[in-house]
Amino acid sequence: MSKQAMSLLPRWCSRIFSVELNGAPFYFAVKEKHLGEDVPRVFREVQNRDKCYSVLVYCSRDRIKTAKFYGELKDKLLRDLPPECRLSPMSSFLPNVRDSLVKGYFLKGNSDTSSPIERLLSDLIQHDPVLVCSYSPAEDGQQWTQHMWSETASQVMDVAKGYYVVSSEAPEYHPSTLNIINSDVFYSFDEAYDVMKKCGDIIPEAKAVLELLPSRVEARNKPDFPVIVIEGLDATGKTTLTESLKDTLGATLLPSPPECLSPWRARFDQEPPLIRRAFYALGNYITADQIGREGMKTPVIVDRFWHSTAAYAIATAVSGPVCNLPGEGSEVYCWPSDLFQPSLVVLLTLDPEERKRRLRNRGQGKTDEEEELDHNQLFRLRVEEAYRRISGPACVTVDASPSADRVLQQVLLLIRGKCHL
Ligand SMILES: Nc1ncnc2c1ncn2[C@@H]1O[C@H](COP(=O)(O)OP(=O)(O)O)[C@@H](O)[C@H]1O
Ligand SMILES: Nc1ccn([C@H]2C[C@H](O)[C@@H](COP(=O)(O)OP(=O)(O)O)O2)c(=O)n1
Repeated sequence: MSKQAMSLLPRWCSRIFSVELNGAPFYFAVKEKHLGEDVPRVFREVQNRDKCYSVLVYCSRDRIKTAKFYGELKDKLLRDLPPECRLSPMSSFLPNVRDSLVKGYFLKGNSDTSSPIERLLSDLIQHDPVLVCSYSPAEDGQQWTQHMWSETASQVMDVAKGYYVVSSEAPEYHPSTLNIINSDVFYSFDEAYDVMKKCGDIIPEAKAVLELLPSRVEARNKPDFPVIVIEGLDATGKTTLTESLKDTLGATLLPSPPECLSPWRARFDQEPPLIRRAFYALGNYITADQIGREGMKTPVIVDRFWHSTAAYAIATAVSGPVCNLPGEGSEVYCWPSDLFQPSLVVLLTLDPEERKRRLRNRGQGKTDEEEELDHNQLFRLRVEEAYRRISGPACVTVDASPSADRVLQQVLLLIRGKCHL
């Protein structure tokens, strides 16, 4: 294998590769020698005429461009590959090593489709930050080998030496948890600001967002009045409750993301997680600035805040069941040290059927993410569990299924107990 190709993904032979088929990950590793290990499951069911490929996007120096390219790659592959070719999410990582995850796609075609697939991959490897491998049966006809493609000045070639692919155990930490910090969740104003600033060249709206940011994020004096955040999935009753709290307590109500970001929200919702989540993270600092001002005059009620930012980001980054989330107590759930900490965070929870009923009654269009919440029960469970695991302050769960007035009374009791109002 060429040195240059190897250096793109360091420690090739210590890496684990994961292919996601029908939502379940299958792991394999590569070895120079074969010692009678199992053929990985991904290849066990592959027919003789089939040929498989992987396209991994390695991180070029510009991580904004890499993130954008990864998002566009799927569209390109789906558009340009023969329809019979099957595309599955894939990743490669060093087990339990932070920031070692690279993502890509696993392609399965057959001898009829190999020419157009290989043409497309040859083109990709010459122009984009991708690492391409092909997989084929070894000479003994039983094992499978992985060949990394190498791009020379004039041509793309299959590097002569193949590596055997062998089954591998699931790692202790789910691979998608390895790159969450500062890619999906930002733990300081500066980290999120840095991403938005670098977006300025390719996303003109990023400049407008930067202009709205507070100039200083140092903690102001603590507000004189309590600050209460209401959290929960869509249609759990946050708007209803926050309006009532505002009237009952004579409080100021602040939505999050703040209204000044509304014109840009749809734009950033289309962007890959790195950029989209930086946008929401910065929104919290604008809200914190507003809290600092309003909290000197009245109690403040905030509709969503940091818990939403982190919980949705973590639940989207990690796939599969709740056990794939970073474990309880992980640093992933820590509150950013430079972000205002509210006096109380209330999490409204609701039975899924009742939530759906309320969504239907409200009759509004749903965001793609809310559609996802509806269809993908696992995603909803991951969001709720991530909410519960975030600390500093942790949220207090309130059952939102009783009448709106009962929920209000319950939350008022909590506020009076905690905030001496
Ligand atoms: N406690 C409640 N019992 C029954 N319906 C409720 C209750 N709270 C809110 N609703 C209704 O459920 C729907 C969603 O509530 P809303 O406050 O808009 O939720 P969110 O802001 O969390 O999306 C609305 O139609 C609202 O009138
Ligand atoms: N402070 C916030 C508020 C919302 N978000 C994100 C998290 C989710 O992706 C969406 C959910 O917001 P959405 O407007 O769909 O939900 P509601 O209508 O307020 O119930 O916004 C955030 O990241 N940080």
